[in-house]
Amino acid sequence: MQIRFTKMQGAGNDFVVLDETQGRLGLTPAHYRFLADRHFGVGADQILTVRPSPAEGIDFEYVIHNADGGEVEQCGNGARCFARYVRDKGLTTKDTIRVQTLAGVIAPQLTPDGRVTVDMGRPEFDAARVPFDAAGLAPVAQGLGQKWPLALAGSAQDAPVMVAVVSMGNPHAVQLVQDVDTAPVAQTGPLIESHPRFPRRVNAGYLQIVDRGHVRLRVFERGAGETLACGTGACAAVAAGIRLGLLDARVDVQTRGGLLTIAWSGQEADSVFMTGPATLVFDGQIELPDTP
Ligand SMILES: N[C@@H](CCC[C@H](N)C(=O)O)C(=O)O
Repeated sequence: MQIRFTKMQGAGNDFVVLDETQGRLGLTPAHYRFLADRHFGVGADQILTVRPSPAEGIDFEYVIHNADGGEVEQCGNGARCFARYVRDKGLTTKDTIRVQTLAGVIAPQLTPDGRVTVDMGRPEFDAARVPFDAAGLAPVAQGLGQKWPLALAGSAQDAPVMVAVVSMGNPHAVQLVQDVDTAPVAQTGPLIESHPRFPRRVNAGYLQIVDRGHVRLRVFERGAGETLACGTGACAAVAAGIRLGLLDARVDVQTRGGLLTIAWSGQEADSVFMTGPATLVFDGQIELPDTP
């Protein structure tokens, strides 16, 4: 079967975008893995699929698959690319688009400077809801936040890693580091991603605080490995940093692929807002292999 796709990127987090507004393509996890493959397929961190409105008052549904083929709840950079895609492809004329994701309804807004701002919903710090199995662990309190000790079996370091656990619809474990350039992302990222205390696995964030309004961030993503940027990771890291008393309400996040700006009041009931770029790279078509 031959399919059309669009390649997009947001701060270097790259996507294959599929249009299912006129009907389902019927792809399997193996197809998503093939599309994400950088040698045999197109190459992407995630596959985004755009579907028609599932309900009154909602404009579209968009579905997210990681490079490993698994469907996931949320994707921040993807949300911005989704909004740019539906506008550039003439699927809507709206500036603010209400879209159903597995994690709930979010509202990307196209701004006059070409970037996209997304209301990403409220951060969830309750360990059980992240989900994080905190049984028998004693958190360290800091500001209004908490850091949990995470023992990493198979890691060169003896001391547990201290992580703030946050859900932005998808799970994140954020640790503070002195310098993201020397942080052991490749070594500890996979251990944290698959740590047994995270029953749905987790995205592992490494946060360097530059000052109260500027941070640097790397994220080892669940189901994709380290990416050049992770939008929900930026939201989770800044929300955690604000709760720990380390950051102000508006923070520029420098990732390896670009700059994201995150704003959050610090009130648990309030949404986190993310602003950043979203770029259409090229359109293409590809023959899918006969995979189950
Ligand atoms: N790159 C995304 C997050 C994609 C999903 C993530 N890997 C997960 O499994 O939760 C972003 O920009 O938020």
